[in-house]
Amino acid sequence: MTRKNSSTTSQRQKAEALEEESFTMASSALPNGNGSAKHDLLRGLFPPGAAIDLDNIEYSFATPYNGPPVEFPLPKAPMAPSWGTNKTTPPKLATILPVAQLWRGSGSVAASSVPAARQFFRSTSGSSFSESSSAMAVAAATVERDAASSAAAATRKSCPSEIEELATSPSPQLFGRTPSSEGIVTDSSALQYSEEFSPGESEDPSGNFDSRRYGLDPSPSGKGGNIHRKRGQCYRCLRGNRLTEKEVCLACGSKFCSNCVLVVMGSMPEGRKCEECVGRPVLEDRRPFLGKPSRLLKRLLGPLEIQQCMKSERECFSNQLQPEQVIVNGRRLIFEELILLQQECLRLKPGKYWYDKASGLWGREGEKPHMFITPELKVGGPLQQNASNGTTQVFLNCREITKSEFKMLKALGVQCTPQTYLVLYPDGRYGDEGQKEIKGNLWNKPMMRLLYPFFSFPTPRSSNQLVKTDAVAASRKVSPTSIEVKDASKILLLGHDGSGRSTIFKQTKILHNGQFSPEELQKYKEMMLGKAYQFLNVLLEARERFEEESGDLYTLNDQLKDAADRFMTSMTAGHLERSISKNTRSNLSKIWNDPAIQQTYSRKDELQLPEVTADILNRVLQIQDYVPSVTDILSAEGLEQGTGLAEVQFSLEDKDLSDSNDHESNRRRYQLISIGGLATNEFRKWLDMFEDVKILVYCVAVSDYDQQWTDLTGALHNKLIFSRDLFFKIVGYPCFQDTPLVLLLNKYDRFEEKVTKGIPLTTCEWFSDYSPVGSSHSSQVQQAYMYVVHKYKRFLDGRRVYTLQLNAQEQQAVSGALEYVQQILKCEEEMRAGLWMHHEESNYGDTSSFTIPGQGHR
Ligand SMILES: Nc1nc2c(ncn2[C@@H]2O[C@H](COP(=O)(O)OP(=O)(O)OP(=O)(O)O)[C@@H](O)[C@H]2O)c(=O)[nH]1
Ligand SMILES: [Mg+2]
Repeated sequence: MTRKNSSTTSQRQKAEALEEESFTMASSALPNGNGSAKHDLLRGLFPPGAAIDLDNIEYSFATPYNGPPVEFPLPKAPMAPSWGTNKTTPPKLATILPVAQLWRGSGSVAASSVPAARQFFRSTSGSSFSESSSAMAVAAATVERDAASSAAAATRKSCPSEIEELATSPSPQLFGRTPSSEGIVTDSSALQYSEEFSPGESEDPSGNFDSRRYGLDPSPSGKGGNIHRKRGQCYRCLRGNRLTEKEVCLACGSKFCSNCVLVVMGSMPEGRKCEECVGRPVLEDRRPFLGKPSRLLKRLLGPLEIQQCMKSERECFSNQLQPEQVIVNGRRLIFEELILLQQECLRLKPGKYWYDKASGLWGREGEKPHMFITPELKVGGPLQQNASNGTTQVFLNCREITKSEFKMLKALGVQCTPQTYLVLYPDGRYGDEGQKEIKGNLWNKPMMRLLYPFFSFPTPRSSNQLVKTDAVAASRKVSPTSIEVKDASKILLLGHDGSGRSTIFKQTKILHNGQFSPEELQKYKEMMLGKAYQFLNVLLEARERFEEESGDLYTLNDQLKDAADRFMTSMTAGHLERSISKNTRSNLSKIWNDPAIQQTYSRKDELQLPEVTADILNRVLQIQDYVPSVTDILSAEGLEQGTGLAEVQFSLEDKDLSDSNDHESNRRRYQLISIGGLATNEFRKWLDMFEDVKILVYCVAVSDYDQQWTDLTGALHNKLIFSRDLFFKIVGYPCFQDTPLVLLLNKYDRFEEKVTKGIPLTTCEWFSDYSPVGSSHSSQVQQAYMYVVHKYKRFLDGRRVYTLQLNAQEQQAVSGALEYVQQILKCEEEMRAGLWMHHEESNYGDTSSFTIPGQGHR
C-alpha cells in the first residue's frame, strides 16, 4: 500500500514537472514533434555515444492530460527511464514485476499490437542493453501503451474500476531504478510480461530439446520467474483468488478469469491459447483437455462458437503430437514411426515408452506393461533390460519383469526362480530362452482371464485379432478429430461386512450390464440355499440352548424334532444336498414356521442374524423350484465368501462434453473393484494391486450405530466404531496416502427409521456428546445425519473426503452415487491440473455433502 501511494505521488510530481515544461501534445510522432527539446529528451534514453538516427525512430510521447474535466478517472502512464546526467553506467534490465495491467480493455487493438512487441522483448531480454534494443523497447512499449490507452478508453464505461486500478498502479521500477523525469513516458510492463513468459518456456535458441515442454520431465510446469502475483489471481488483471473459475492457456499454462479470457485469447484460431502462444505446442499436462470445453467457456460462448473453437483446438497442426515427443526404447521417433504407432494406439501421449517387439507388450518406461500392440513393428530402439524397472531377476524377452507380472506368472504356475529367462510369443506361447521347447500357452490358462484385470495386466490379443491386425492397421486412419475415450479409472469399493458394499456392486452390474446371466443366477441360487440352511441351523442350535435356559416356549414337536436332528447332522457332516427333495423342503419349511423357531428368531439380534434372514427363509424354503429374483440377490447378505474380490467395468457419459453428438466418445470408462474381508488380513495381500486406484469409496452402514460386532478374537465392539477404525487403518496405508476418499453413508433408510423411533445416537459411544435440538422428526434425522458426517470429517482431518448419503437398495440412488464419484474424479483431475484448489480450501470440498434430485440430502 505504502509503495503504491508513494509511487503515485512521485508520478504526480513528474506529471507536474512535465506540465511546467509545457509539452502540449498528448501523443506525437517524433518527426512531427518539436525539434531539439524532444531530441535531447530522446537521446537521454540511449547509452552515451550510441549512434541513433533520431529522425527515423518511431515512438510516441504521452503527457498528462490538461484538457477540460472528464467524469472518469484518467489512465496514467508510468515514466520512462533515462540515462540521466550520469551517462557512463548503463542501467540494468528490468526486474520481473507483475503482469501488465495495460493489457486490458476491449482488446482488439491491444491484443493485436501486443504480441509483436512482446515477441521482440523475448528475443532482446538479456543482460546487455544494446542501443538498438533500447530503441526498439521504447517503440514496442509505446505501441503497447497506445493500444492499451485506446483500449482503456474504449472500456472505461464498462470497467471503471479497472481504469482506476491502472491509474493508481505502482510506478514500475524501470530497469532497476526509479524513473527519473524527462517526460518520455513509456511502460515497462511489456518487458515484464515478456520476461514472465520466458523462463523455461522460451524456445531454446541452441535448439536443444526442451524436455519439460515436451512432457518428458515430470517436474510441474507453470510460470517460472519472479512473478509478484498471488496464487490464484488472474494472470492478466491480477484479480480473483483460487476460487475464481479460470481458463488456462494450453500452451503456456497462464490462467485467466472470465473477464479476461476472451480478450487474451481473441478469436482462438488454435483453441484456448493466448494470442501470442498461437503456433506453440500445447503443454502436455493440458493435452487431456484438448477439445473439451470448460464450464467457463460454455458460459462465455455460444454452442456454435464452442464447437468451432474445439474443432480448431483438436485439429490444428501445432496441437498435434510431434514425433520427437515420443521416445521408444530410448530412441526418439521419426515421423513415419509415429504414424505407425498412432495406428496402434490412438491415444498415444508424449513420453518415454518401452516396446517388446517379440510379444507386442507395450508400457511406459519404468512401469509395468500397459497394453498389447502389434508385434514386430519397426519403431524405436532395442528393448532395454531395465525398461520396466523390474527387480525380480526374471526376464521376459530380455526385459526384467515387474513384481506384479512376477506374481501373475507365479499364480499361473510358471516357474520363476531367479535368473529365469523366458521368451513369450504374441499368441501366448512361452518357453525358456534359447530352447525350442514350448512350455505352454499363458493366454489359454483358465486362470488368466480372472487374473489379468486384478494385476492390471493388459488383455492379450486374441489370435483372430492378431491375424486381422495388419489389415486393420492398414485401413485405420489417424483421426485427430476423435475425442479421447479415457482409460478406465480404477475405483476401489470397500466396506465392512453388512455395510451394503456388495449391494452397490451388484446394482452397478445390473445398471451397466443388464440382468444376471443364467450361470450367475444358478450360482446365486446355490448361495441362497446355502445361506437359508445356515440360518436355519443357527436357529435350531439356539433353540436347544434357549430351551435349556427358558423351557417349553422353545420346544419343537416330536415329528419336527426328528427332521430337525437329521438336518443338523447333515449340516455338521456337510452332506446336505443343494437340491433337496420336496419332502425335506416341506419339513424344513414347517420347522421354520414352528412357533418355537419363530420365538427363537425373535431374539435374532443375540444370534447376530442379518435382517434379511426371514425373507430368505420364507422364499427359499417355501417356493417350489426356487429361482432367485433380482431383489433376492440384492438383499442376500454375505453371499461372497472370503474377500469377495470382484470387478465390473462400466462407462458413464461425461455430461460436460455435450458439445459433441457422438455420445460414445463422450463416455469415460471405469473399473469398480469391490473387496471385502477387511477385518481379516486377507485384504492386505491385494494392496499391491491398488497402486493406481484413482479413488477409494468406503461404504459404512450408518444405521449400525446401535449394533454390536464380534471380532476374530471374540471381543465385542460397536459395529459402526469397528467399521470406522478399519476405515482409518485403510486410508493410512501408504498406497492410499494421496487418494481422494468417498464415504458412502449407506442404509440411510434404516438410520432414519431408528432415529425416528427414538434409538439415540448416543448408544454409540463415539457419539456420546450428541445433543439434538428441536423436535420434528425430519429435523432430528437431519441433525443426526449431519452430526455423523461432521464426526467423520473431524476424524479424517487433513484428508480429502467426500460424503454421500445412500440407500443402496434403490437402483436410482446407486446410479446417482456413481455419477457423484465421476464428478469427484473429474474435479480431482482439474485440481491436479491447477484449475481448482485443494479440498480443504475449496468450495467443492465444503459441498461434499449435497443433494441429488429425488434422493434427499447427500
Ligand atoms: N435397508 C437397507 N438395506 C440395505 C441397504 N444397503 C444394503 N442393504 C442390505 O444390507 C444387507 C447387507 O448388504 P451387503 O451388500 O450384502 O453388505 P456387504 O457389505 O457386502 O456385506 P457382506 O455381504 O456381509 O460381506 C443386504 O441384505 C442388503 O440388501 C440400504 O441402503 N438400506
Ligand atoms: Mg455382501
